Amino acid sequence: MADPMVRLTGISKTFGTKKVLDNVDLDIDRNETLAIIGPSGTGKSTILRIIAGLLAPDEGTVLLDGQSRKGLIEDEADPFRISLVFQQSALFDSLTVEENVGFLLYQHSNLHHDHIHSLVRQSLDRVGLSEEISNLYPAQLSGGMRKRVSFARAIMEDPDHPSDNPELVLYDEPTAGLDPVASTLIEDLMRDVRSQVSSCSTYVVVTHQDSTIRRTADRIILLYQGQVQWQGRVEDIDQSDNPYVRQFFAGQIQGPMQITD
Ligand SMILES: Nc1ncnc2c1ncn2[C@@H]1O[C@H](COP(=O)(O)OP(=O)(O)OP(=O)(O)O)[C@@H](O)[C@H]1O
Repeated sequence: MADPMVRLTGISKTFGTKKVLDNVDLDIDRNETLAIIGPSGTGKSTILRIIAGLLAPDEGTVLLDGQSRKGLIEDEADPFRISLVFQQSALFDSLTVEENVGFLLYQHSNLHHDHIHSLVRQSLDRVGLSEEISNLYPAQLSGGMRKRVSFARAIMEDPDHPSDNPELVLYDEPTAGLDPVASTLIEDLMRDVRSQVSSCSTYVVVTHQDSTIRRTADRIILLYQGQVQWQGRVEDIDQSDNPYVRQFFAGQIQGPMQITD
């Protein structure tokens, strides 16, 4: 069998006196879509940052395509290519939509500006935004539009260097703070770009939103107190007797999870 794209083994991380991740094992296969769920403060974003190579675990190993990652992403000569879509859209306020979406190509490629411009237009089109917003600044857009612009940036590909394109996308609460219709749009996009952009076919999404969990993930892991308490498929959610799953999806205060953060 092929190696999983990502394999975390025995990952632990402590901040101060709080053990945020406690001996977590997790595999992500190529072309899989995984949701990481659980109450606030339970280590979901910490796992994403460890997968992204932005944070080192205290213990455990991170294997990417079977290769061990020794340090952080900045130390790697040929890093595994991961694209991040943050909860806050993380756009540069002083740059226009065009400059934000084309940022990496404008900075790091030798492509002619006209070519980058047409790639930006194609990317905006894929996320349902018209070229008319290219010259606007992030502050002039709604929250949902900003998220779509950050999507457009995440799915930009360099045609001259296909090997530089991302292999894994990490979405950190992509629908947080959006109304139900804007959330549906983003969820559809996550699915749609999978089929249109090969580099977006494997992703991990951290989310609290029921619709995002059910509409964007094949598989789910539920974290609590730094450990995986349940994993299963979306279609298993409503049949599960697992008390963590039942409490989470019913939004009950009573149950094994004490919400303290
Ligand atoms: N760099 C850091 N230094 C100190 N504590 C941290 C750091 N990063 C995270 N923590 C703490 O670790 C715990 C887990 O944080 P994390 O962001 O991973 O949780 P989460 O499950 O993603 O939460 P949420 O759903 O609220 O975003 C929290 O108590 C947080 O305060």
